[in-house]
Amino acid sequence: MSGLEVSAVEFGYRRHRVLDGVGLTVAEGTFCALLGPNGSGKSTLTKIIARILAPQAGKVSFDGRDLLRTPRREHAKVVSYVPQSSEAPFELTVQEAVMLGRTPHMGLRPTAHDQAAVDGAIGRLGLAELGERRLSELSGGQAQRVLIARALAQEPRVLLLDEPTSALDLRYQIETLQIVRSVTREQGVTALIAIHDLNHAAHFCDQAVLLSGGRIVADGPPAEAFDADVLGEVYGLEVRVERRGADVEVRPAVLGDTAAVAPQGGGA
Ligand SMILES: Nc1ncnc2c1ncn2[C@@H]1O[C@H](COP(=O)(O)OP(=O)(O)OP(=O)(O)O)[C@@H](O)[C@H]1O
Repeated sequence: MSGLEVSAVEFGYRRHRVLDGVGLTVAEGTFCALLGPNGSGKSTLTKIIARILAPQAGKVSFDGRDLLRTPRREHAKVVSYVPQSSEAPFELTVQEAVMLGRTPHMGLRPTAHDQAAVDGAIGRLGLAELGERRLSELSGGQAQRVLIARALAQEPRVLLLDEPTSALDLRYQIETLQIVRSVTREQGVTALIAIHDLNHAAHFCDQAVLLSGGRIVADGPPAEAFDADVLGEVYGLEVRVERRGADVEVRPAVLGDTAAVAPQGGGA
């Protein structure tokens, strides 16, 4: 199969078991949301695919190629990762930080293609006017957008994002999700995003995977994967799942029923 395959992954921090035989498949060009309550293992799973953590058992492959055993530079040509936060060297400018994304591809000096990939990513994330600014002079949301630009400049086949919208204002949350969706559509990139907002996941993603208790408890198109009983049990909160055609909206029951609002647009 072409795409990302995770199978039978086991991971524990010392004796604390976090992932207990996790398997999922994300077809090439698919935008997949990784959902689950705090502490359910979303970051741990993305870090395993990013090779920051090594699982105790299991396999991760892309297009049939074993990603856990491939040389690190080759892995970095395939997979880019946007962490929740970063300890990037703060003296770097935005341009220099985004150029770090080219490291796995680059020789001694950046080529015209390297520079074009950096400029394209900076433009896409709305950072063009901040190119010469140092990272230490950016707001939290601007710095988060630099991390996303760096990951796009890497021109990966698999884009992993760990809650990339948590520091972003509403406009940039939506723009970031639209950008990720469009790179899946235009470039066939396979994207896996750890995200808390079920409705953003439903609206922008093709696939929703729900982690709970170290296992995957739902996996499919959001309109099929979101079940009120399963979500209620996983989050410990009664919810209503409202379906309007292919669109689906999850609403805590304590907030009452929604007014009949027409969905905005159709996809991103
Ligand atoms: N470095 C660590 N050492 C020990 N335990 C850890 C470590 N990092 C995470 N954990 C534990 O592993 C479990 C899974 O954490 P993880 O960060 O993967 O969850 P998450 O689903 O991403 O959570 P959140 O939604 O809060 O970001 C949690 O119980 C957490 O306390």
